[in-house]
Amino acid sequence: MKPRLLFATTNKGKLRELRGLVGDVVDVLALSDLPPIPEPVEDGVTFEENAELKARAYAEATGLPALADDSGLCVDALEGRPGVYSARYAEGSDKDRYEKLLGELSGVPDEKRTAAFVCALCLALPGKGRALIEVGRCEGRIGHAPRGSHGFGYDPVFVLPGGKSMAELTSEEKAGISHRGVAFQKMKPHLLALASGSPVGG
Ligand SMILES: O=c1nc[nH]c2c1ncn2[C@H]1C[C@H](O)[C@@H](COP(=O)(O)OP(=O)(O)OP(=O)(O)O)O1
Ligand SMILES: [Mg+2]
Repeated sequence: MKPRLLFATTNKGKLRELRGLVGDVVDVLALSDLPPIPEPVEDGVTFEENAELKARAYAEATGLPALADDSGLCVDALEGRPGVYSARYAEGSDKDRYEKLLGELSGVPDEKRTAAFVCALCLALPGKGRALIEVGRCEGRIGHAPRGSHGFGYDPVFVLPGGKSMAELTSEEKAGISHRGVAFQKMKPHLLALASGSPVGG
């Protein structure tokens, strides 16, 4: 029987991408498959801290191994903001947030619009002391206007070195280069260990 793994995220875009990445080595559960669980407060100051506190909270609440994702966009011209506050950067929708970002960067020239998406994934097992964390990054620039309709979040304003926005990539293309895809490839051996019953991280 395949081991069960909870994707501990409230974000539908992340959930869709993680499902695409994990394949069928584990039986994936989403939070929507379970009775409601109060959302943990993301009071960490790093992506790693927030990923770990989410993974641990959901693993303890459910008794299931939990994989959490904390991610965001770090913009050089804004000294790394919005960073861990990306989801809380503006009230409202993803569009409200990327429009605020475009506003903050108005008049900033292309060469100073460099940015990176960062993703920390954390796998926590219920009742175990250790949690495994892997991080991925994806470098790019902030565009001047939104482009593309795939993905989620800040994807329409994140321009890759090839010139396309992240929202112009197919889900497979995004998975191959994204911060989440990179972090996931590092996490994969730990998930395979979980799937084969060997001690995770041991
Ligand atoms: O691939 C991405 N493409 C575009 N935007 C992205 C991406 N990855 C993260 N982001 C943005 C969305 C959100 O504004 C923030 C994550 O915030 P973060 O707290 O990690 O997630 P969340 O609150 O939406 O869901 P949850 O904490 O339940 O996993 O960064
Ligand atoms: Mg969050």
